[in-house]
Order: sequence, then C-alpha cells, then structure tokens
Amino acid sequence: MAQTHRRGLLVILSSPSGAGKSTLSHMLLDWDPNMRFSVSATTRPPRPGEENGRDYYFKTPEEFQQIVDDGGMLEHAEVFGNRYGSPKKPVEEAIAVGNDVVFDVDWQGGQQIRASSMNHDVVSIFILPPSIIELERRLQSRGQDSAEVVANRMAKARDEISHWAEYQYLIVNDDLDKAFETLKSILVAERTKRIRRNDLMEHVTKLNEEFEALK
Ligand SMILES: Nc1nc2c(ncn2[C@@H]2O[C@H](COP(=O)(O)OP(=O)(O)O)[C@@H](O)[C@H]2O)c(=O)[nH]1
Ligand SMILES: Nc1ncnc2c1ncn2[C@@H]1O[C@H](COP(=O)(O)OP(=O)(O)O)[C@@H](O)[C@H]1O
Repeated sequence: MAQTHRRGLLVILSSPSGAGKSTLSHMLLDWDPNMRFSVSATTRPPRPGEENGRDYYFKTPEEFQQIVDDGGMLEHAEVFGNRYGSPKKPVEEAIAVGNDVVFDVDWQGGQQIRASSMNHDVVSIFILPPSIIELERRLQSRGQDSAEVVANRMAKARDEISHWAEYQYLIVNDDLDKAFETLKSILVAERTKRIRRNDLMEHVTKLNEEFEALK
C-alpha cells in the first residue's frame, strides 16, 4: 500500500494561565523533533529568561498592528490587556511539509483557528487544573509575576475555563507525567486516523481499478 503524505496537524492547547500548557508543550517538542511550536507575537514585555523569537516575538503595538493589517496573523486577540497573535506563514510552511504545529493560545485564538480554512487539520485540547487552589499555587510558584499579575490571571481563569466544552479533548493536569501520556496518546491517535484514511482512500481506488481490469 502506498504511503501517502500527511499534512501536519494544528494542535491547539488552551487553559487558564498556570494550568501547565507551556510545560506540556515543551514536553511535546522534546518528544517529537518534527513538532513545531507556533511562536506568537505579543505586545507584553518579556519575562526574565524569555527570548525573542523562541518564546515570543516581542512587538510594539504599532509593529503588531502592522502585521495584522498585512493579513499576517492566523488569529489574534487581546488577553490580560496585551495583544497576542499567531503569525500565519510559519504555520502554513510547517504543515505543508507534514510537521505538526503546537499553539499555546487562549479560547479566542482557539475559536479563530477552528473557524479558519485549516479547521480540518485542527486538534483542540483544553488543560484543566486539578483545583483552583493548586492553580493559584502554580501561578505563584512560577515566581515570575507580581501579586497583582497573579490576581489578574486568577480573576480571568473562570472565564477561560467556561470555554472548556468547545474543545475536542480535555486533560486534567494533576500528575504531570500522566497528563503528558494522555496528550501523546491523543496525538498518536489523531495522526493514525489521518494516515489511515488517506491510505485507505488510495487503496479503495486501487481496488476499484482492479475491478475494472476484470471486466
Ligand atoms: N489568542 C492568542 N492567545 C495567545 C497567544 N499567545 C499566547 N496567548 C495566550 O495569552 C495568555 C497569556 O500568555 P502569557 O503572557 O505567556 O502568560 P502565561 O499563560 O501565564 O504563561 C495565555 O492564555 C496564552 O495562551 C496567541 O498568539 N494568540
Ligand atoms: N502537573 C503539574 N504539577 C505540578 N506543577 C506543575 C504541573 N504542571 C505545571 N506545573 C508548574 O506550574 C507552573 C505553571 O505552569 P505553566 O506551564 O507555565 O502554565 P501555563 O503555560 O498554562 O500558564 C510552572 O511553574 C510549572 O512548572
């Protein structure tokens, strides 16, 4: 049976801030060298240790608006008073050669990507914290945000969680290793589903040709 070329998946990870989507997306990238991370553009200032071009593309509001005006964003939204967006071109290039792309975006980004022309290739996953106390503990333990920033994120967490049902898969990130095992299983199944369907389509065409040849 001919091995067909599989387009890459758009893997959307959303969660309230602090539930663990950055941690899980880094684990995914380490697991599969062909996996790409969609590096977002943002107008928020870098945190200590964050690198321009690796974690985010840090932009002025004017630069950000220019990319939007040029049609360069697959999606964009305002989150916690700053603008965030996913540049379109790197995503198109990656999925065309069969690389899956991980998005760390909020529910607004999830909705826009699902509404885009690439919606057939989307796998959307929502990460839930085991409890709200633990969510706050994780935000504080990250130690990179002021008490005010943590309070702001906690205030928005309920709103973000209210969008859980829009996602195809839900993972409670209690034990990190178990959450990661579940995430990998989702991707393995989604990849298999697509490869098998393409293969079978070709295979059925070949069987039909064989019927024709018998006539
Ligand atoms: N819509 C959208 N949301 C994004 C994008 N990049 C990041 N976000 C979301 O913006 C929120 C804040 O992200 P960040 O400032 O890195 O804080 P963190 O989630 O606490 O690490 C999170 O919910 C991210 O998922 C993007 O390109 N588009
Ligand atoms: N399952 C887990 N158990 C304990 N701590 C976790 C777990 N998952 C993530 N963390 C920690 O919680 C904090 C927030 O995680 P992070 O991945 O930055 O969240 P998000 O990207 O959703 O804002 C980090 O310090 C991270 O190491």
